[in-house]
Amino acid sequence: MIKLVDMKVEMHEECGVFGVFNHFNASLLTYRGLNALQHRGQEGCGIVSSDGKTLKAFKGEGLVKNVFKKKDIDVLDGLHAIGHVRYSTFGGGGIHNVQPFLFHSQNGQLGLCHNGNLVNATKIRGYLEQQGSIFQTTADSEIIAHLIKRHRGEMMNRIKESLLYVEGSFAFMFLLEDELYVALDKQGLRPLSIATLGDGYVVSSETCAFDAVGATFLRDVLPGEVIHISKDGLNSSFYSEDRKHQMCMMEYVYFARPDSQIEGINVYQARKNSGKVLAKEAPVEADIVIGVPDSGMSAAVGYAEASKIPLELGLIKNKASDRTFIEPTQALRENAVSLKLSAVRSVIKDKRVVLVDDSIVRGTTIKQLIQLLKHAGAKEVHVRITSPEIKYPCFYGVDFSTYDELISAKYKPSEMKDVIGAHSIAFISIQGLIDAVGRKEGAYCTACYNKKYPTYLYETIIDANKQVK
Ligand SMILES: O=P(O)(O)OC[C@H]1O[C@H](OP(=O)(O)OP(=O)(O)O)[C@H](O)[C@@H]1O
Ligand SMILES: NC(=O)CC[C@H](N)C(=O)O
Ligand code: SF4
Ligand SMILES: [Mg+2]
Repeated sequence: MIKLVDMKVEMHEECGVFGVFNHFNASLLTYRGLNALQHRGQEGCGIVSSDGKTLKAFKGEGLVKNVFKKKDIDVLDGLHAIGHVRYSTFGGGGIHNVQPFLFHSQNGQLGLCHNGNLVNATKIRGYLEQQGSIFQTTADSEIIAHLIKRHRGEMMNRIKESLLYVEGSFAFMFLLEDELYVALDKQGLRPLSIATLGDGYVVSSETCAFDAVGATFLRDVLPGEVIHISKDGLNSSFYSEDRKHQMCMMEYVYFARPDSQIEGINVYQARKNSGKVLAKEAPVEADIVIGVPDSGMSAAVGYAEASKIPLELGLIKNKASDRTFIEPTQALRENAVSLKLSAVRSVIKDKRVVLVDDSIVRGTTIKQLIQLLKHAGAKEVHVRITSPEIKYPCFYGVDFSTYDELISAKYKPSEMKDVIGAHSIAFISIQGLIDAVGRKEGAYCTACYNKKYPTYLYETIIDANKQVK
């Protein structure tokens, strides 16, 4: 085996949220749910529980398995709990920004979790500070708690009125003493689903976490929906009439776990189909198909099936490495050595290889892999990518990299081929990917491919990009 040893700047995950309402083991189940969502954020994690009267919090920096000891879970008693795994998109790292946040006031307590990124956070925060708010964190997520506190009346109305102020992507959970509210942005950019468990409910960013706690999927939260969960069951309402349906396409392509269902579509099947579509769109004569572990593997299965070229395991992942080196700053990212993949020389030698991966962001991975395969004796390396070219930054919670680092923003595929040293390169078309995932056009956000941002950005792309870390 020949090993790939180099630095890699990683593409970053989303955050994950998980909540349990009305179960005697709420915090333990939340711990398990967060473990299942670990791929969505590795910087920090936490749980807030409620025994019906008092909310308690425990959180820390790092992985779920390292942050929580059994005694910490035991302290988090009560029938309800919410939890969070964080990858920071706004306000930087640090324990103060690790969620859930817990707020105390004379009218009660509020636990808050957020997956997503609020594009007008800076503006609203400035406004709130002028009005007298003092923030305990630097994250965008905190502003929603201040907005809720400023509104009057029933909690459902206060939440709905507050959500009208914030723009961008959000899957929010709000835990009160004996109630849980969940809310999704009006574009439906982030996945959020509800399941039942005994007499209670479970809420999760991804359905794979329901399997981890034995919960039964009930339904997805809809764009613009606010759901109140109490001992009386679910009560649904919408905070806006202006609703779209634009799930982040990269959830299917890369972020979510293959065993999750997003809006009824299995992520593995979506990826496999994208490989099949790409085989039709960009066929090539070759001897073997190789997938890039991990998230390129499903697409490689599809490419091989449709092209009838045999699939081989030509790249092996070092078991000790995972998406665990995800770091919040550029300096840390560059230190996060991607000592991750090795080539199997006996499989590759003298072969014409189709190398299938889900995406190219900066081109670091693919460039190194091509070298690795050539060094292992590959005669030709044809790169096939099951996301369209990523040319624009994301402002909805995915930290690809800065604008000028996106390799597809700099080079056309014909130029990129030479830059990365491939014999040929092809990206799936946007329409091909839409067809592969299986929803009608307009049902996804595809802004990082075609600049069609589903919300107002409040800044030029360049300026806004400076603010996203
Ligand atoms: O062009 P680049 O900047 O190198 O980024 C693209 C690569 O990053 C991701 O993999 P990653 O290693 O993050 O995770 P994975 O193991 O889940 O595929 C993605 O699947 C590509 O392989
Ligand atoms: N990745 C996310 O969803 C991050 C949530 C929030 N914007 C934060 O930075 O903490
Ligand atoms: S811009 Fe790309 S990564 Fe960001 S939400 Fe849209 S599809 Fe997802
Ligand atoms: Mg990868």
